[in-house]
Amino acid sequence: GSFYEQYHPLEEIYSWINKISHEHPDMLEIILIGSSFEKRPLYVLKLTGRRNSPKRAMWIDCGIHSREWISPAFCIWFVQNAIDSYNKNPEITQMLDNMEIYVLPVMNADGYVYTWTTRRMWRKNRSRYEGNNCVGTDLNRNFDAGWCTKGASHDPCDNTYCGPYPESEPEVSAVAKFLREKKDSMKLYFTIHSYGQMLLFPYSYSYNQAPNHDELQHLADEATQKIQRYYRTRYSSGPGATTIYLAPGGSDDWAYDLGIKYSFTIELRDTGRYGFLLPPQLIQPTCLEVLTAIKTITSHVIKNT
Ligand SMILES: Nc1ncc(C[C@H](C[SeH])C(=O)O)cc1Cl
Ligand SMILES: [Zn+2]
Ligand SMILES: [Zn+2]
Ligand SMILES: [Zn+2]
Repeated sequence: GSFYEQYHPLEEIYSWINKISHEHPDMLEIILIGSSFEKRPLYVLKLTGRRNSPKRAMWIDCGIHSREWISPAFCIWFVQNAIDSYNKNPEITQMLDNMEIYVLPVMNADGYVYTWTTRRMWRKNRSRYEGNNCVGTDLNRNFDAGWCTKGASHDPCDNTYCGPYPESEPEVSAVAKFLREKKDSMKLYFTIHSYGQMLLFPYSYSYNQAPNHDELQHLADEATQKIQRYYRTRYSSGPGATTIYLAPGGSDDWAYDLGIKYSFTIELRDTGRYGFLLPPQLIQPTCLEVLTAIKTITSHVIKNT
């Protein structure tokens, strides 16, 4: 199948980032936002239409957890699809003409390489701290949002190790710094994970409802109903704490408390048959159904901000 129906090692993703940006300099710009613990570059693709400069921005990050290979595959597919659909699909055209879209294809670069070279089921990054017997921090427990309360671990050997302090991880501090700088124009945050087929929104660090809980629930229901109608796939929707589990330090909660009032974690396919080892043939159908959800949410945000 095509490039977009296969999983790729990090080097190939970097080459793709370079290639597609050079092919579409009018719509894509590469931004280096920082580097990983092992000094690999963290590239963000800034995707815009060719018309007026939009006043709003949205963010999509992929690959926070390295074993969730479908996640970077989605970010890559999304960028290519958006470029191909611009001026052809009305919803994509509206999206690009109203939003600057910042896409981070592989946030956990070191972990991703490690899943290709050493351990396929690795989740965390590859940071090492003096005196710690184990390697890696869970980047989705390292954000400064209820940091290291119930649902994360202070044990460096745990898969939910929160790190020595909030934003200790270079990958997290790079993303947090970038989003803080853009917080006035940033209206919508997506972080892409697998697996479980869920559309989650704040909070995960507490059972308290977010101030705009009803609006977020309405949006998430609208989006998952669209997926069900067009693709027959079932995605659940709700606050993280009650829909998946109580867990602190996540990027969506942090983005929400920063002021990005539309903040979602999307758990892609499947529900356990293949789990993190989703076959490449399922990349395309997964991306198509999730794009429907993203279009629904984005058009609502454009109308309401
Ligand atoms: N704020 C959050 N939002 C979503 C999740 C679920 C993901 C699923 Se892989 C995780 O465990 O990090 C976890 C947290 Cl802490
Ligand atoms: Zn390849
Ligand atoms: Zn994850
Ligand atoms: Zn709506």
